[in-house]
Amino acid sequence: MAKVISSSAPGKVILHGEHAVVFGKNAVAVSVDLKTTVEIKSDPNSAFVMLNLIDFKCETKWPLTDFVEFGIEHPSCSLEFSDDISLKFEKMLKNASRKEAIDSICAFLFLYFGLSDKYCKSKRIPLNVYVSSLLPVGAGLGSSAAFSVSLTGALVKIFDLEESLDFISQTAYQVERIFHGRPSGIDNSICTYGGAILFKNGTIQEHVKRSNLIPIILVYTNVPRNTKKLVKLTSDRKQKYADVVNNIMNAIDSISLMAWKYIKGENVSYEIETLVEMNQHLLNSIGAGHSSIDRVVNIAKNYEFQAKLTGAGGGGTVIIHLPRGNPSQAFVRFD
Ligand SMILES: Nc1ncnc2c1ncn2[C@@H]1O[C@H](COP(=O)(O)OP(=O)(O)OP(=O)(O)O)[C@@H](O)[C@H]1O
Ligand SMILES: C[C@@](O)(CCO)CC(=O)[O-]
Repeated sequence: MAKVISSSAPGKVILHGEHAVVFGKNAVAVSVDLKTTVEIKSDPNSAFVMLNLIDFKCETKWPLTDFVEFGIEHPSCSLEFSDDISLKFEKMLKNASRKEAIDSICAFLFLYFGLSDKYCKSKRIPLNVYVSSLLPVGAGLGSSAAFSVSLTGALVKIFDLEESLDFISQTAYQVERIFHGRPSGIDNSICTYGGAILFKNGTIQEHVKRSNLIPIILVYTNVPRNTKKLVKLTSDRKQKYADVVNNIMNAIDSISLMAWKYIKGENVSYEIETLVEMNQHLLNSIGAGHSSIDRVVNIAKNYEFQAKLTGAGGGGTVIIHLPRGNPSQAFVRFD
């Protein structure tokens, strides 16, 4: 019988701790109300697997027989990322009509074969998979993590597996490695569990479902960037100026812990806006800045608001913190 399922995951904003979290420091992230949705229609009478990445205008279709043949050449696919992943799927990726979508198609194949081989006796089922998102891609709002989490969730459902959030987050982490190399794990965690998290050393330290409201404006600089390259840039700086950068990372760690107290609703004696201002300077000093970010930060300052980059930086999105109370009053100040 034909079956239709769907699964969605939110994007995220890192409030404090980006880059430092890659080196084992604390970071704070919240989910945002912009989602990626995956819908799967499975018709047992079909003889194809189809993946439609709607935002990329990229539809890829394979005869089911290709999936069966692939399984004969590559038995027992794993759900652990490996560096040769795109080589392994090279033949199947030839069907892709758009180069920019290769990683996403590779992610789909990795999940399909991994789940099928590990948990479903290598069953190959015909599927029509549709992915669409309200998140801008490459803007620092976790589009790759929302994609990885929602696709994992949808395939877990269609293969009739147990839908545990821990399993979805851990599997999505392996998918994230296709996009980012060695991510900290904060993005797949917040996009799976939602709410607000304090994250360190690959694990959620604390999770709150409803946090102290932090009114922010998200401003996209219109400068797309690549997370993997930016993490490499800050890591190179850390290697060359180890003492200096370690101290900066420790300072960011302290900011994250102070911001977390505020988010949990504790009474704090410091201003959250000052933490934002300090963190933006620290992020600039490790190479995550960009002139487009500075421009937004300076415009915000003209209106007496503090702003900082979020995510990897190098363009992407800037968050402007609004004062507590009535955020709509703050908007009036931006005429
Ligand atoms: N809606 C989508 N459909 C298909 N692929 C997507 C979608 N959203 C994201 N992706 C994949 O994720 C990649 C973007 O990942 P990248 O890490 O550069 O940006 P981001 O996740 O938006 O930013 P950050 O990781 O800093 O939050 C895209 O190039 C694409 O391969
Ligand atoms: C820049 C970074 O800290 C955040 C990307 O959203 C990278 C990571 O945590 O993997």
